[in-house]
Amino acid sequence: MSKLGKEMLIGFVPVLLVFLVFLGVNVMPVVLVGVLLVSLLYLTRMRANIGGTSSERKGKSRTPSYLTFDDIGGQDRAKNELMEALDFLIKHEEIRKFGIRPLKGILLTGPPGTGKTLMAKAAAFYTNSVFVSASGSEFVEMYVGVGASRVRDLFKEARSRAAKENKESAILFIDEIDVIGGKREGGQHREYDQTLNQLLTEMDGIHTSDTPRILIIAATNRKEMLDSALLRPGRFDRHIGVDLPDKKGRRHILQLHAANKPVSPEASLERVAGETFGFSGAQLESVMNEAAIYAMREERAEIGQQHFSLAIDKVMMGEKTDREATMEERKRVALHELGHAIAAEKVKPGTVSTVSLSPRGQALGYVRHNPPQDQYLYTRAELEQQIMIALGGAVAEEMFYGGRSTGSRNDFEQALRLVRTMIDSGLTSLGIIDSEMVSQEQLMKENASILNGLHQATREMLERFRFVFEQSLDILLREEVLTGDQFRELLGKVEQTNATPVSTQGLA
Ligand SMILES: Nc1ncnc2c1ncn2[C@@H]1O[C@H](COP(=O)(O)OP(=O)(O)OP(=O)(O)O)[C@@H](O)[C@H]1O
Ligand SMILES: [Zn+2]
Repeated sequence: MSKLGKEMLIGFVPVLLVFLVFLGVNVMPVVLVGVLLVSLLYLTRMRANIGGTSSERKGKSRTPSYLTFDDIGGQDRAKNELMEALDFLIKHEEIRKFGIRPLKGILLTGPPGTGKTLMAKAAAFYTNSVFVSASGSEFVEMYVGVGASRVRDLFKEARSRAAKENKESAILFIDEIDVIGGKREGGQHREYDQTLNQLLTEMDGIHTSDTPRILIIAATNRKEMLDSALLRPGRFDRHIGVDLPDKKGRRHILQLHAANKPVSPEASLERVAGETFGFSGAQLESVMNEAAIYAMREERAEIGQQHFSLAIDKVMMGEKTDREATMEERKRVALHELGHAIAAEKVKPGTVSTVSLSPRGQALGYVRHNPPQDQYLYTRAELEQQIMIALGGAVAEEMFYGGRSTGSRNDFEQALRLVRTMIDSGLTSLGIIDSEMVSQEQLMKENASILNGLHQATREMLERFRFVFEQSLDILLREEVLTGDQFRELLGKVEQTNATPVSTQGLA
């Protein structure tokens, strides 16, 4: 019944009663029956509202009720380690024969959105177990003792559902375990905390011969925060790292999420995977989804490469903002971004993937770089190149305005981080050091000498391409966004029409 219909009916009831009284009918029985019916209705509604944990309700709408390891992209090592551990649950007879202590807890660690929850769900399917889940944050903001009883209920729910569904095992998933299992500041042992204490008690009470066999899988992205009581043998003593996916993994995840979408045969998921270094599975899912939205908005039949490019920008930099910059400001931003982009193409040709003047998130403009491949190790020369690219924006402002603006703050933070990495990796003239070994003064001196040298080198390099700035500024202001290929084409044209021979010698 529609809400309006219901309200009209309720409004009609008093009128009817008055009418009945007017006719001399005894209305008491009618009123009683009515009250009874209404309270029954409310009770059933309330039960429907509180039924199931919040994560279950969320989970239902997000993911299918079962999920296999094949539905998880990349993560081959983590999947294998987990499957190996799950054999404990499957080969329980052998485990008992050899007198091996049962595996009670597995801890999945790694950055947010890498698929820890998916892993736990797949584990339940793989072992034919019931799946019960809760999140650490559900236990906070509860009255004293409620958290503990909630833990007890979870174990009870796992056991009763296993019995009802005729399953021999249950997997109990606790996301964000650090919320209940975090170290307590200043000495006092967390084991006195009731919620955590209850969890430990329940875990200690699990025996090999029990049915259903219960395995607890917990997830956290802050392993170092966990109380040592949780990590003792017989508790969460098996740790599996679920890391950010590599290029192959990213490609696999994209493919899985593209399954139900019309992706143009011209678009290359390989290329999208290449441009999304550092993205988590959840972010890749977002890229797929946003790309589909862009394509739909443009009323295209298929999702094209340009939609992926916009989607990557959106996921990386945030939503476009409608901050209206003045023309003067736009010009400064354009020169600043050209500084980054020209520096990037000169020290690492082919790596610019977007130069944009449209404001996103906190940035008024940005250059997105696209590393040729995933890279985990850097030489000093490569770190220096990155610092020069980061300084390029500020240097461009100095060249054309004689001074900088606040727009270089993030660039400087990045440059300082890179210098820090150089120092900590023993790549500087300080040698192999621990920052404790040298004075603050020495560190600052080394820092300044590296940054001043690179600033100077960046300035000299960009001065040689002053004409490129002058000739591409208007085009960037007009076009607002240039793809990497468009930018390189522009660069090539400008350089060709200019008589000065271009040399890039002397670069690191
Ligand atoms: N490896 C993957 N393969 C396919 N999809 C993935 C993968 N990793 C993440 N996703 C997508 O991201 C969503 C979130 O993943 P999930 O909840 O498992 O991450 P999580 O590691 O548990 O994150 P958190 O630490 O934030 O809870 C999934 O529903 C899925 O759409
Ligand atoms: Zn910048």
